[in-house]
Amino acid sequence: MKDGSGEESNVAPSVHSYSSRPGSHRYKNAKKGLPFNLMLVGEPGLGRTTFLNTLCESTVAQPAEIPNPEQAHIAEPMRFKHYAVDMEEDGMKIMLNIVDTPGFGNGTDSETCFNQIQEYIEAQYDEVLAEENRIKRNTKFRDARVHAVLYFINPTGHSLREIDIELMKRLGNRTNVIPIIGRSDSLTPRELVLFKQRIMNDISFFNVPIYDFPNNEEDEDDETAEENAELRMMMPFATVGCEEVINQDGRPVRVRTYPWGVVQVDNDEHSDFDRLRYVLLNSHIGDLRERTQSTLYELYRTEKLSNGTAATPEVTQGAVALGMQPRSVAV
Ligand SMILES: Nc1nc2c(ncn2[C@@H]2O[C@H](COP(=O)(O)OP(=O)(O)OP(=O)(O)O)[C@@H](O)[C@H]2O)c(=O)[nH]1
Repeated sequence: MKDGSGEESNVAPSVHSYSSRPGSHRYKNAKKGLPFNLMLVGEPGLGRTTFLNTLCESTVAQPAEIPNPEQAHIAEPMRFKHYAVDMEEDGMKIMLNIVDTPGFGNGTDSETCFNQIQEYIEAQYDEVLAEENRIKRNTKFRDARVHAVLYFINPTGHSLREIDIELMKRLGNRTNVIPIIGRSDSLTPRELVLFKQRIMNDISFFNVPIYDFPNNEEDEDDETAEENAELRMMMPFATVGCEEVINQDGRPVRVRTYPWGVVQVDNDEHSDFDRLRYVLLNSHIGDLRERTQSTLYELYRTEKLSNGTAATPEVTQGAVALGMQPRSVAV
C-alpha cells in the first residue's frame, strides 16, 4: 500500500470469489497487473473512507480526525489524496489507484471544487496527449487517467440536489460517473426503492450523462446482456461500508452492527456493495478503461486539437496540419 508517494505496496487478496458470475476472468492474462484509476467524490461523512477500506479489504485510509471544538468551524479546503493498492481479484492482478477528495462541499463554494476536480481529470488527459506527441517515449510514463468517478449521494430519501446534478453533468463528459448512495442502511428497503427511482428520474430529466452499462445486443451473449440490463436497473448502487468482521457459522462476515441486528455488507439482500465491487474490479473494468480511452479521451483530444490548445501545441498542430494522427498510449 502507498499513499501517493508510490513507495510501498501490499497485495490485498480478495475474500470474494466471482468465478461463477458472468464476465469474470475477462482480463486474467494481464501479467503486471491491470491499472485501474478510481476517484471518490462526495461530501464529508457519506462514508467515502469506509468504502475505500471496504473495497480494498484492509485499512488503507484512516478516517478524518475530528477537529477540536475551537477549530471545528474552520472548513478545510478540498484536496486530492492518493492511495495505491495492488489487488488480486479472482486470479487477475489489478493496480488500483484511488484518488479521494476530502473537503469536497465542505464550506468552500462548490464551483471551486467542481473546477478543481475537472481540472484534475483534464490534466491527466493532457499528460497522455503530451506523451503521445513526444518524439522519444518515456518508458516510465504512468497513465493516471481517471477510469471512473464514484459520486456519493446523501441518503436523504428525497431527490437529487442541484450540487449533485451540476457536478455529475460537469464530469459526465470527461469520465465514467457512477452515482452511489452512501450509508444506504439509513433508509428502509421501501425508502431505498423510491429514492433510487427519484434519482434516476432526475438523471433522465436533467440529461445527466452517467455511465451506462453496455447495451450492444449484437456483440453480447444473452447472459452478458441480461447482466447489463440488471445492473442498469440497480443504479444508483446503494452501498454500506464495513464496520467490523464477525464470525458467523465459522466464516468471517463483514457487517455493521445495530441494537436490532446486523447489516451484511456483502449480502446482496442488504446492500449493492458486492455487485458494485464486482462491476469495478471484475466484469466492467475493461469497459470502463476502454470507454475512457476510446470515447472520453478521444473527445477531449479532439476538442483540444480543434481549439489549438493541446499540451504540446507546436508538435500537435504541425502533426494535424500534415494529416498525422498522434500515436496512442495504451490503456
Ligand atoms: N450507517 C452507516 N454509517 C457509515 C457507513 N459508512 C461509514 N459510516 C460512518 O459514517 C461516519 C463517516 O464515515 P467516513 O468513512 O469517515 O466518511 P467520509 O465520507 O470519508 O468523511 P470524511 O472523512 O469526513 O470526508 C463514520 O462514523 C462511519 O463509521 C455506512 O455504510 N452506514
